[in-house]
Amino acid sequence: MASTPAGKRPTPFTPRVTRSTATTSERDLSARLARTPAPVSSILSSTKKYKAPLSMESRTRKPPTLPSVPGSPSKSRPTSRAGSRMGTASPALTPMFPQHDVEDSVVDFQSVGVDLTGDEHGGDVTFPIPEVDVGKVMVSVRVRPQIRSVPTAWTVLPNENTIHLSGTAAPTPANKFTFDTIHTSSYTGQLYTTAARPHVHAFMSGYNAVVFAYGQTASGKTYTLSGSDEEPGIIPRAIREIFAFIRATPSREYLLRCSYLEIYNETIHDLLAPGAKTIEIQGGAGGDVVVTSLASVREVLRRGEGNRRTASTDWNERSSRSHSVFRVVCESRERGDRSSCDDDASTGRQTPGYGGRQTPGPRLRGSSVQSSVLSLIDLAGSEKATSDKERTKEGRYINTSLLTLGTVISTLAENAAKGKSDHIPYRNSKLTRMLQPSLAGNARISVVCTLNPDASAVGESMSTLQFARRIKGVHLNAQKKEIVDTDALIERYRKEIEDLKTRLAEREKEADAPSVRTRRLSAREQLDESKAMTDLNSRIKQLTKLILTSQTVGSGDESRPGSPVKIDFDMSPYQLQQELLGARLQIESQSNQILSLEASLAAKPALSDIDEDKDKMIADQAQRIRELEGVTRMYEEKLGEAPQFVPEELEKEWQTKLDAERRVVAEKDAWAKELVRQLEKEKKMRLQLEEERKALAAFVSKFDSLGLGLLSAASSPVKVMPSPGGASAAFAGRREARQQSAGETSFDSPMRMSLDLSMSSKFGAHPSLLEQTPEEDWTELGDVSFETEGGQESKWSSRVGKGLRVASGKFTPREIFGASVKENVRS
Ligand SMILES: Nc1ncnc2c1ncn2[C@@H]1O[C@H](COP(=O)(O)OP(=O)(O)OP(=O)(O)O)[C@@H](O)[C@H]1O
Repeated sequence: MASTPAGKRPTPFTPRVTRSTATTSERDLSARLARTPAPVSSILSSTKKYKAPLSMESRTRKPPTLPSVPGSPSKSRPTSRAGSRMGTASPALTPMFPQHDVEDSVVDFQSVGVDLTGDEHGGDVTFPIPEVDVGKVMVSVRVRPQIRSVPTAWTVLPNENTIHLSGTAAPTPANKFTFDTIHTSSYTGQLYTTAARPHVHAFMSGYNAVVFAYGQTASGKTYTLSGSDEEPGIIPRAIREIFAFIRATPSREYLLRCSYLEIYNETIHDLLAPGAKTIEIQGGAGGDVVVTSLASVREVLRRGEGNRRTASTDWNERSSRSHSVFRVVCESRERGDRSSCDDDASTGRQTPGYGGRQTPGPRLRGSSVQSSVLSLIDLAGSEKATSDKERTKEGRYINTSLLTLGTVISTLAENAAKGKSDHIPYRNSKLTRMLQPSLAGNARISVVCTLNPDASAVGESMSTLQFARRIKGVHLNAQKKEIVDTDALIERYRKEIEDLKTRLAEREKEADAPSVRTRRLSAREQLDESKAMTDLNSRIKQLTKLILTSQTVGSGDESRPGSPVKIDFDMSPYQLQQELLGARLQIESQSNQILSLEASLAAKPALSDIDEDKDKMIADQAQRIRELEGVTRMYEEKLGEAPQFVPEELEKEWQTKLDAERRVVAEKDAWAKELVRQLEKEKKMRLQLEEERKALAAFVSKFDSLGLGLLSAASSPVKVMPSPGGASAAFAGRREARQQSAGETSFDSPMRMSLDLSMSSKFGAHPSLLEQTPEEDWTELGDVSFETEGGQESKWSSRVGKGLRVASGKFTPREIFGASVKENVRS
């Protein structure tokens, strides 16, 4: 007879609980909810208004209608999983969560925490945590309550944590089993406290932890793990415990993400993305979603449960046909400055380089990030062959994987017991491969083995108990896992937040003092810019809200995402928009460049024209080179000779010089002709003078012979004495003097001639030789010599002439010779 722990509520087994039928546990829960303090209602009402901006998933109030998964049974199910589990289609079945909006139920930490305060089934982190042997697997047995009043096949000794087959007088080790705890109640709280709570705390402290339920079909595995809204199972309780833990730990900040997988017919599926391709074990979890509240975790569970494969079997109307693995990943780190972070969370903070604006959310510091995984596994139940072909096939897969799990556990236990290192066949099934890291020792493991108390199921129950005994022998050595910053999502988010803030600050600075580039932006680009800033801001806020702290959990923050947030491991919308803007600008710039190049190309002459010009230039140059070479050769061959052929420029140059020479020669000719003419005139004048001289000499001679000279000399105050040589000598001297004077002004070079010629007016104004004589010549006549009759030569100097003029004042040559002399000369 199964016994019940003292002081606990005995609950008759009611496998098909309907929502309309209130059970004891339901009433208990109602009573607990009635004790919920006032803030809960306000939070619940406020959360209804929430719109999750980053959520990739819509928050539907209807259960999701899901496409069938390839490989799922073709036979129609009696009820959909979602419907049955959510308590709509099958009122006979116990729903995991109520169908009404998850936010109408317990949606925030405060309600959960207060609701469970002082209750031993989780949520109150101040409640003492039972001591567990961390080096061993925690093994608990839960005996499902018997249907109706049929006696059970097992006897439980609660104080000894022992179970043995009923009816045996002296239990033997073969049929008597002792474990860490044995439970027979429908109430899951105590089971959670002893079998799961220590592991949840270990998980939140940085250790990997695994809790799984093992047992034959319909023995109560799903009931134990998932439970119902009336009697929550281990999973919802663990989630509440997690948020309670965060709230009670102000020194750290956390990032939580969940995944929900199932192994069906040896294939792994993502229960949160039913249409997605199957997942490889090496790839780890499927589509993780970040969760920030109980509500968001509930949604994850609801969706996953709705997608899980169940079917009616001979033993269980809603039998799980797959192993399901609900995983929570927790990243946490110390908060650098708690006081400032506390302020940050509520009031925002000043960000350096952020224009003094308030930015929401906590500041993340430190470098060491703890990362741990909590795996809550609901195994499919081992079963006998059935009449249903599809169920038989599924059962074969289920049994094979469970058998492999048993073998792995046996080997591990044997290795631990005997110090051996035998090969462990993890790879024989997907289940064992997935559990390998945990089973290998790096996890705190708790196993709840569920028993069907029926006498008809004693064989399977015995098998389950033997499995439980074996796994108790497995040694564990879980270690805390510290990961480098860059591998942690919490750190990536922190870095992205910082990066986005920097960009936002730059944009705001640009907006305050627009640059040339900004001013040139088109209206559309300015809109894009503005939208980018808005997106940037909201992205910062959203990312900040994903980081959980003791202040933010259960703070009633309406903007905190109530839905799970699909992790975007790629670029954020802001980053994508930035990429888009950058690409657009680049395209525009390149387009402008292309236009500019095209314009300059069009302005240039055709290539053929350039070629023609080039050829012509080359030909000309070649021609000139040939000409110059020819000239050079000619000069070389005929040194000193003028080249017969000269280039045009050379010819022009020399032609110019030649013309200049010709002009000089012509001027010289004119000058020479004029000179000849003057000489002719002078010659003619000389001849006349000679004749006159002769006539004069004859006259003088005659005059002398008549003795007139003496008379006049005697009567003259000045005695006139003929100069030696007479008038002829005087004339010769005068001519010589003239020639000397002419020699000084003679021109030898054409240049000097040209200078004189340039003074043509002077040249033309030169008096003729005859014109030069009138006064001077007559004055010079005072020098003429006369031969005296006695042969005595006397010279009349001009001084004499002057003396004559001075002495008498009335004798001049003109007076002596008369005006007729000059007139004669002129003629
Ligand atoms: N401890 C319990 N108290 C009350 N009802 C229980 C308990 N355990 C199981 N049940 C009921 O028994 C039925 C079968 O339970 P459950 O579906 O959890 O079995 P299971 O082991 O998950 O089976 P399967 O392996 O086929 O999925 C359910 O209706 C459930 O409500």
